[in-house]
Formats: sequence, C-alpha cells, structure tokens
Amino acid sequence: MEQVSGKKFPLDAKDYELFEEVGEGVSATVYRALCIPLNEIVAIKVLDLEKCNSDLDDIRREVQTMILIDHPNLVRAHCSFPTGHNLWVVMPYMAGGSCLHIMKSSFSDGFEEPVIATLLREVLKALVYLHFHGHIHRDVKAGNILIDSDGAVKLADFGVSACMFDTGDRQRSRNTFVGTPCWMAPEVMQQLHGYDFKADIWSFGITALELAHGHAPFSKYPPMKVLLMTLQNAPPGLDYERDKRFSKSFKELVAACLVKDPKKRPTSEKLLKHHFFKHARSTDYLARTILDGLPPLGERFRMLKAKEADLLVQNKALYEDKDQLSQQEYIRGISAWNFNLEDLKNQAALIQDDAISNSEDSSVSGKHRDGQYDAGTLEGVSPGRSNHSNAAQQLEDGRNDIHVLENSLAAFPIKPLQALKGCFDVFEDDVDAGRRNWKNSVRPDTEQQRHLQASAKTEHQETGRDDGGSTGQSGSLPPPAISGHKFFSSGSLLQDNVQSPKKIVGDGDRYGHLHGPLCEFYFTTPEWSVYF
Ligand SMILES: Nc1ncnc2c1ncn2[C@@H]1O[C@H](COP(=O)(O)OP(=O)(O)OP(=O)(O)O)[C@@H](O)[C@H]1O
Repeated sequence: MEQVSGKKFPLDAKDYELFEEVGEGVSATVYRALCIPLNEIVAIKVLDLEKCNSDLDDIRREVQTMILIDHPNLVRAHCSFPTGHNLWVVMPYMAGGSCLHIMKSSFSDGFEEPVIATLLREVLKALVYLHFHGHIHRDVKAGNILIDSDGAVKLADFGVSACMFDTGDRQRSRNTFVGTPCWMAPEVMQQLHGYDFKADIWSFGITALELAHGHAPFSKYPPMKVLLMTLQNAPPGLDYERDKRFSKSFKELVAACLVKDPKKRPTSEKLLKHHFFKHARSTDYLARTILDGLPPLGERFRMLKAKEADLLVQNKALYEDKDQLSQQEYIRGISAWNFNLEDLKNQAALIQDDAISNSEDSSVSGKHRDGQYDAGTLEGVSPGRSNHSNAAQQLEDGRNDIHVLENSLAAFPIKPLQALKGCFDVFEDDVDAGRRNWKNSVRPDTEQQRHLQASAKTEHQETGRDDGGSTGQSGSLPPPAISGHKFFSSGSLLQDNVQSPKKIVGDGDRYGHLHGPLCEFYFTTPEWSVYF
C-alpha cells in the first residue's frame, strides 16, 4: 500500500470502481475511477502485462519512478498492483486531459503564445527536477502534458510508456515495431555516442512547435521519412514569415532547443530563465482560456474516437496510404506509429528526394541549401535523385535509403534495421544467405532477438571494441552502441548507454549505475512483489 499525502490507496481492484475510458495508449487504457474507501476520483491506467512481454523488471522500475517522483509538475502514481494479467497504476485524475486532446478538440491550429509559454514553463520545471535527479523523461510531447480542472500542468507517462513502445500485441502479431520518431532527438536515433538529458530538450523544442501548430513537425509523414528527415534536414523551427503571430523570443527558444549538437542545447535550468517565459501567466489563466467550455474528458475522448472511426470509413482508400495511417494514430493521440515489413519495403521505396530534402511542413524553416547538409547531417547521402518511375529504380532508391539508415542509425532502431535487412536483402555479406525473399526473410521475433544477441556478442568478441559503433553495412546488425550496455531484448527506450547528467561513468562501470540517483535507488528497492 502506498502512502501519498498521508492517504493510503488500497491495492485491491475491488476497492475501485471503473467509470468511463478517458485515454488510450499503445498497450494501456486509462479510466476515470473512484477509489471507494477514500471516496476520491482517480485515473487508473490499465496495462496489459501479456502485451508487455518485456522484462518485468523494466516495468517495475518505471512504475517505481512514478511512485518516487515528488514534484507538482509530474504525475505521481499513488500506487500500482496486478490484477489478472493487468497492471493497474492508480494516479491523480487530471480532468482537463492531455494538451494533445485539447488541441484535437478545440485548438486544431495550436494555442496562443501566452498559453504555450505557461504550459512550457510548467513542463520545464518538471524537467529541471528530473534532470537534477539524473533522470531523462524520454517522451516529452503534448500527449503527455496533462491539465487539471484548475489549470495545473503535469508531465505524465513517466517511463511506463517505454515497455509499451517495446512490445505490444501489434508488434508481435505483425512483426512491427513502434516508436516516437517525431519527438526523438537525432542523437537518440543515431546512438553513436549514447545520449543524455539533452534529448529531452530536443523533444521539448518539438513539443513547443506542436503546441504552436497543433501538430508536431513531420507528423504527416510515415516513420521512415521522419527518421530520415530528422537526420538529414535542417532542424525544424518557427518560420519568420508563416509564424508571424509568434514573438521573436519564442522563435529563439525553439531554435535554442532544436540544435542537432546536443552539447549546444541549453540545460533545462538555463532554458527556464529564457526571456520567452515573460509571456507566461498563472495556471488558472489556462483553465479560463483553454478548458472553459470543453465537454468532460470522457465525452471528448468518446468524440475523438468516433471521429477516428468516421475517418476510417470515409478515407478507407486513403487509409491504405501509410501517411494516413500515421495521421490516424496521431489523431488518436498515440505517439507510436506501427508498421510492418511490407510497409517498410514500400515506404523506403517511395521515399523520394523531394520528401527528404524539402519539407512541405510549415514547421520546417531550414531547408537544404543546394544539396548542402547542415552540421550533424549525414555524409555520403546523395542530395539529388530524380523521380524514378520504374519499380527497379524505386527499389534501388529504397536500398540507398536503407544504406543511409544503416550508416547513420548505428544501433537504433534495432528491430527496424533487423527487419529492413531481411526486407530489402541489401546486405551482401548477410550471414543468413538464405534470406533472399522479402516475405520469407523475416524470422519470428524471438529468433530475431537470438540472432541479434548472437551477432552482437560475436562482433564484440571479435573486435574487442568498446564503442560498439558498427556503422558499416555488415551482414549482422550493429551491436549496442556502447560496450557493456544491457542488451534489452525488447529494445527498451531505457537503455544503458543513456548518460546521467550528473555521472558519466566509464566503460565497465555502466551496468546498474547509469541512471542517476532515482534509478540507482530502484536497483536497491525490495522485491517486485512489494509493489505488485
Ligand atoms: N492521470 C490522468 N488523468 C487523465 N487522463 C489521463 C491520465 N493519464 C493518462 N491520461 C489520458 O490517457 C492517455 C493515454 O495515457 P498514457 O499516455 O499514459 O498512455 P500510453 O500508452 O503511455 O500512451 P502513449 O501511446 O503516448 O505511450 C493520455 O494521452 C491522456 O489523454
């Protein structure tokens, strides 16, 4: 039983009455509920443990984080316990819902600047706290900024999402993988040197654009394009012309966050002092301006789902288009796109130069300049390719793009690269020479993982390398970016090459010491059963 503010939240499902659904994620559904003994309205996130086939320790660690954190701008879990094959996480109920849902309901073109400044200031306070304690949120986005009825702002989904990104029914059943590419910092994609809390600053910058426009940059593109565009294009930003309604200080704030070199991004603490926040107001201003007149959360959620169903029917043909699929998922507020191997094949083959080099997205202010790539972009990428009409050439394009990805995404995303390798059959020295057919080339997940682990181990043994930076186009997938890092079979976002802002540890000292004070605590907490 967990005690928060002197209250004891029961650890038995029969002490709660579930009401309507108020949110949905990849493997979780969130309900408004009543805690009967306390007569208190709460939110309960119901995670299907059967869908979360990743390490239970990961889930325990993440839930523990939600319980341990103590900051007014972070959603703190009251308690969690298993019931059937589900895990229930009991949280304070945030009646306003997420900023994403509010935008989808009533502010489709984004919020006004004082609202954005107020929201971002509150989120930044949460990040200052997390970073100070050596933790990285890793999933900052409008969908995870929750608002209470009085306008209080809290950053949510603290890490539990990681397990849901890794796994899930759709992933297993369709050989798909999921991720959050739009908000993901380039160094997180590349994983060449690990990443640190500055990855949150990038996501924070993307979130600022999302709140300004009603959608994240590149959100209309399928994941493959998003990955390539993030790596190759100039960083997105507020456009001088198109975004006239926003102040210079807002443009500067966004530009400061969205620098490809993480070292050049400001810390959350420094960012909080940015003059943009002079535009921020009190939180009850939020209640008055963006919550006033909104239907109750459950009703809004129901309407959003109905809208999604309508779109599915209306755009049945379009829905076959994967850009539309991404949009559908975005509308639902789910951060993770999923796609299968056939999708990957088609997407990569369809990526054309115009999609990569010249974003139609209004959020992208910087464009390629005569085939020049800005600092931090890829080397060896052909900037100009003509549109090819024949299938063979398209396939060749797709192959080139996969080479680009293979070169640039040293260890991320492990599953997609594995999938792509089989999918495109572009790896001449593939250890498994039998995989020459796209459809037959993909082994079941578990076998893929065995192969991944084996190849990582072999390469490590052979080379003795400690940077793991296999960026070449070898037949086996590159090993993890840093030696000694825990090889999550699930591809969890909580990786051991994440560097603590406080403690950058040496090789060989990584395991179990990487996540700063909060996480170090997790390793010493009592058994799983105490929390479940
Ligand atoms: N405490 C809460 N109070 C009210 N609504 C909530 C609460 N927690 C979550 N929600 C709603 O449920 C949605 C899904 O929750 P959450 O983001 O935790 O799930 P998820 O599976 O991690 O989602 P994602 O797909 O972003 O990973 C949120 O976007 C929000 O709208």
